[in-house]
Amino acid sequence: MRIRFTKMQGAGNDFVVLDETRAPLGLDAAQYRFLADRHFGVGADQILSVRPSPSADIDFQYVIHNADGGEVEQCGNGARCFMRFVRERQLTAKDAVRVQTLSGVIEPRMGADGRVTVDMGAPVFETARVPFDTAGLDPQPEGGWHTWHLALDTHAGSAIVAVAVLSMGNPHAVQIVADVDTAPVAVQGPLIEHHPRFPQRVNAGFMQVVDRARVRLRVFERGSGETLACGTGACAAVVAGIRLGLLDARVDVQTRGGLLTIEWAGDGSPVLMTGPAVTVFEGDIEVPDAS
Ligand SMILES: N[C@H](CCC[C@H](N)C(=O)O)C(=O)O
Repeated sequence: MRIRFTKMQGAGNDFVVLDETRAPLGLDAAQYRFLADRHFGVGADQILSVRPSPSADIDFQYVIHNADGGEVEQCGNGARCFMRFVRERQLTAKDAVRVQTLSGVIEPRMGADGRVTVDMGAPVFETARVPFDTAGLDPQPEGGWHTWHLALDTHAGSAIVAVAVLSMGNPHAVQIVADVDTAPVAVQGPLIEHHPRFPQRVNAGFMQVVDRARVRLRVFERGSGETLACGTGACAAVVAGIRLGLLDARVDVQTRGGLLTIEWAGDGSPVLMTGPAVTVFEGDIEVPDAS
C-alpha cells in the first residue's frame, strides 16, 4: 500500500504524520514499526494519525504510536506538530483546536511567534501503594504523592534510584540528577522503562535543576528509547520539581533538541506546554501489506 506522509519535529522529537481525516489507513503494529524504522522506513520516534472528530465539540482525534508499534495515550511534542499540520493542510482555520486522545481532550493553540501552546490537562499522581521489590524502602510520601525507590540491577551492581511517579495521560518516572550530560540514561533508562513497578512500562526522565526557572532534561522514552525531547516528559519533570519545592510555576526546559516552556499553577490546574513545531518534508512510501 502506498501512503502519503508528512515528516515533522518538535524540539527534535520527530514524527511521521498521517492524514486519516478522509479515510482510515488501517495500519497494524508492524506497519507502524516499519514507518518509524530509520533504516528501512521513514524514521521517527512516534507515528501520529490525524482522524475525524468523534463528536460535535471536538475538532479531531489524535492517535499516537511509538516506534515499537504500540499505541500510547499522549504525546506532547506531537500535539504541537498536530496543530501545525491541521493548519498547514487547511483541515481547520481555527487558531486553537480541541483534540481527543486516548487520555482525554487536549487543546493546542497556534502562537503569534509560530510556537504552539498546548493545554495538556492536569497531572495525575500515583498514590496507590504497590508492593515494593526493595525491602524496607517504603514510598516516601511528599505532599500527598510518592517518590518511589527502585532497585536497578545494572552490570556494575545494584543501584537504588528515587523517582517521582506521575502521569500526563502517559506514565513518567522522573529522577533528579546533578548533570544530565553524565546521567546514566543509556544504562538506567531501559531498566526503569521495564521495571516491574510499571506494568505498562514507563518513560524515564533525568532532570538537572539549574535554578527555580530553568532545568535541563533527558528522557528515555517508553517504546522509543532516548529522544531529543519529550513534551509530556517535560511536563512531568516540571510538575515533580514544583511539588518537591525546587521550581517556580513557569520553567524553561532545555532538552537536547530545543527549548520547551512549561507552566503549572499547582494541584487541579492544567499543565501548559509551549514550544516549536516544524514541518520537515512530505513524501510517499510503499508500506508492506499488513501481516
Ligand atoms: N513515549 C511516550 C509517548 C510519546 C511521548 C513524547 N514523545 C512526548 O512528546 O510527550 C509513551 O510511551 O508514553
